[in-house]
Amino acid sequence: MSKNNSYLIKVPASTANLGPGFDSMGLALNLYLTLEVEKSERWEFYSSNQELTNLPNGNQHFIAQVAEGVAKKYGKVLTPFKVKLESEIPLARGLGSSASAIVAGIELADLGCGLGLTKEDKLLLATELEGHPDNVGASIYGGLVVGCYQQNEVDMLSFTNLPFEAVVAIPKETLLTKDSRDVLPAAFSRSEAIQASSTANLLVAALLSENWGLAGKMMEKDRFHQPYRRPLIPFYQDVEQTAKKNGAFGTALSGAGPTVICFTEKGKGRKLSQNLQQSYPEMTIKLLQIDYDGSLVEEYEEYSNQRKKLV
Ligand SMILES: Nc1ncnc2c1ncn2[C@@H]1O[C@H](COP(=O)(O)OP(=O)(O)O)[C@@H](O)[C@H]1O
Ligand SMILES: N[C@@H](CCOP(=O)(O)O)C(=O)O
Repeated sequence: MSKNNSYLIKVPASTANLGPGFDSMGLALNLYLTLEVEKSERWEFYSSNQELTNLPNGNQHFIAQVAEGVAKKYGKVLTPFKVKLESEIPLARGLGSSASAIVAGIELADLGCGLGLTKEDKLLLATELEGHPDNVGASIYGGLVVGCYQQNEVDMLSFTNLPFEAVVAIPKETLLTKDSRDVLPAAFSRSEAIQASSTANLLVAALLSENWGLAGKMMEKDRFHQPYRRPLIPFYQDVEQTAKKNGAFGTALSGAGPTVICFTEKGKGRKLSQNLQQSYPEMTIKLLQIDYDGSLVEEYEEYSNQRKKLV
């Protein structure tokens, strides 16, 4: 990286699972975490977002810790950065804020140490930190991702040009992913595993063949996590029914919740979002599009004020 220039790192939000694709499916969404970074004497994070300024700062900041950890893994020492941090991704709501922060930390280490990481390298590093590849994969690649993390290896495919959109119902309450994972069973019987994985397989086939009715049916039939998490999210069923009545082909818990995500064919989301906002004025309702770019790093030239895409 050049000494006097600053850089912009932009990472999309993500929704994981889409119902039965537990820990293996993710979708990148057009809400962004952005970092404007320049080399500095010490780590310093500042933001206009109250949620972000309440987080530990300096070298205790989660993103600094991820970046330093990655540099160390490659035998390098990362020079600190001054970071202007902004985010449209609410924390602990099931829209992949922690995954986007991990991806940002990896991009920062790559930039600061000139590691030359490929997307595959970033995916493995991020998956090892997050524990599952669904959110981080979507944030790195963009689009709809389907991945498998086994024996220290991640295989993943990413799909683009998907003719659907999403409406999210974000409640005020937070739910940490860790707490929402604690209610899940430790093991499944063979017959439960067959039901759960066949539902996930058919969801992928239905989405890719644009069979929306079947995709929605499979989202509802998830056996991996939603039945156990529903008690933590009392409004889930109600939102699901309202969404169905107003044109959604499917509804799922976004990641570990508590956000509920509703899917419609392209062009039908606006009406759904208006109706949901009327029914649930206490929640934030947003119509979102799929992000197809994944994480980006741009150089910001000091004198020309021109941005140049690096990654
Ligand atoms: N931009 C960020 N900077 C620092 N830490 C973050 C950031 N985004 C998320 N985190 C950390 O991740 C936690 C939320 O992670 P998690 O429970 O997995 O929820 P989510 O569904 O939003 O990923 C936050 O409470 C915070 O500790
Ligand atoms: N597969 C994970 C996804 C967690 O997503 P998040 O956005 O809630 O962090 C899970 O379901 O636990």
